Amino acid sequence: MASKCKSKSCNPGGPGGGKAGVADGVSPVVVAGCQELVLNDGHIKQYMDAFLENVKRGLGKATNPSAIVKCFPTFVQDLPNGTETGKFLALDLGGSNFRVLLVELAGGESHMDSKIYVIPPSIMTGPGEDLFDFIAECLSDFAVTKGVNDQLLPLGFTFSFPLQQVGLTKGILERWTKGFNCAGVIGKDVVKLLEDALARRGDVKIDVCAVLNDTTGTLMSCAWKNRDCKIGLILGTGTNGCYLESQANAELFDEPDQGSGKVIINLESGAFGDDGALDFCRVEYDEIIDKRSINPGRQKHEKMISGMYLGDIVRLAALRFTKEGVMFGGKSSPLLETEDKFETRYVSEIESDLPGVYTNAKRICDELGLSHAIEQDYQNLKYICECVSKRAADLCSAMLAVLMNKMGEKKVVVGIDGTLYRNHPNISNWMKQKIAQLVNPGISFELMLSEDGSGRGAALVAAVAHRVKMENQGVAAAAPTEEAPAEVDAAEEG
Ligand SMILES: Nc1ncnc2c1ncn2[C@@H]1O[C@H](COP(=O)(O)OP(=O)(O)OP(=O)(O)O)[C@@H](O)[C@H]1O
Repeated sequence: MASKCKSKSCNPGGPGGGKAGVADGVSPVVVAGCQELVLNDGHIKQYMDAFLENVKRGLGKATNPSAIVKCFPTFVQDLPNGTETGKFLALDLGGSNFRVLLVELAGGESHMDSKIYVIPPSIMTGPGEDLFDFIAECLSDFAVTKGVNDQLLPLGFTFSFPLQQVGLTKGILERWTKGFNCAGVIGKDVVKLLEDALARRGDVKIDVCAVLNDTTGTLMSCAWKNRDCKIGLILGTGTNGCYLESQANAELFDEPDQGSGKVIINLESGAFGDDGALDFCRVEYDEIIDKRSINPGRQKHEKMISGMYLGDIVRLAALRFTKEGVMFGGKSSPLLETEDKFETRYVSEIESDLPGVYTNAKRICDELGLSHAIEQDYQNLKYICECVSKRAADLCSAMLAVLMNKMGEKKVVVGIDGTLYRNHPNISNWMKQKIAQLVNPGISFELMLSEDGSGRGAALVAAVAHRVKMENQGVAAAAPTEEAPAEVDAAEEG
């Protein structure tokens, strides 16, 4: 685990990048105690070397079986070209909610209707058959509500868990993450499980054209808007990345070159560090969170970065300083002592308080039973939040810089999706600054917030597959396009 930083490049100013004033007013003991969360230049270099090495191991045929960052080829070789047309269904499973979408593409425009279904915790950790029956039931409900249950629509299935893809419509679950643990799914083809569940019902006609991860969906969705998009990143419940790699470097991908010479690689970067590669910058809080998780020893990178964990890292740090008598007058509360009660949205809210104003911090302390907090506590708490989220931003930046340097493209747009990235007040700016320091000269980049990576992206993968299939058959590429019903739960234009 991380030792106290002694190098010259250590950043005593904390998350502000050493600028004077950032830690002003914060208790010196808290600043010193948070130092282990601050990544210095040496840490970043060590991370970048290790991550590049991991990606190369994942891509290599001989090294992949023992690789930690699995670099699964997605079988997606063609980015959208804007001519995709028709009506498509998309499923999005990968977090606490399950979403069904009806996406209509026409002339570079998209229209989406969607409905969110909350997954009961009993389904998230119950038998796999129950999960797929639940998905089929939601899809049937949606198709009937939208009046498309009698049409054979192409469907893109976003399944955001580590999948070893064997084809565009065949993906074997490698392991569960993000709180899911359904029995009997690991090692099986999730498209087949979905088709079996649909067959058990027999009331909806679906043509599953593609299974993909939400990072791939995000990349595709953003590439549809901006052709320079070649990297996808998720910062939501979990974290993961994907990028467009030369087919020649993707040794696991044996398919014939379709002309693009490229394939999207789903990194499964959340697992980086599972072999100890990140121990040099992991701290006690990371260890506690990992040990008590439902997947100990797995997804160590994700556990330092994503929305499922950041709030609890802050809670553990605040609890430590309280026990040391430095915060909250040494008096904690039952909620501060309870895991996951400090939500990651609190981190965004506390960091959104303007300098010297602690409206959100006070409200959150009150909610957590810490109404005895004083202004010094709010200042300390905000500093802890900044250190934890800056560390996450730095790790993501270093990862993206490795990919950009490896790809060697002059201009790269990164499509990013996830509530953490979307709502956090600082992460986006911190990432822009840090990546600019880390990329090779001559590379320009842009971070692009995805409008709906997992929905439109899944439909686009299905649409591109449909277009390529039709082009190969010499048929105009159009899926069914009847009017969508007027009543919608959520409608977005893109
Ligand atoms: N205001 C906020 N600021 C930061 N994080 C937030 C905020 N609101 C919710 N979150 C976090 O965002 C996460 C959910 O993000 P999102 O809905 O993008 O993920 P998901 O689709 O469920 O899963 P994933 O995108 O990882 O596959 C939760 O972990 C939650 O703690």
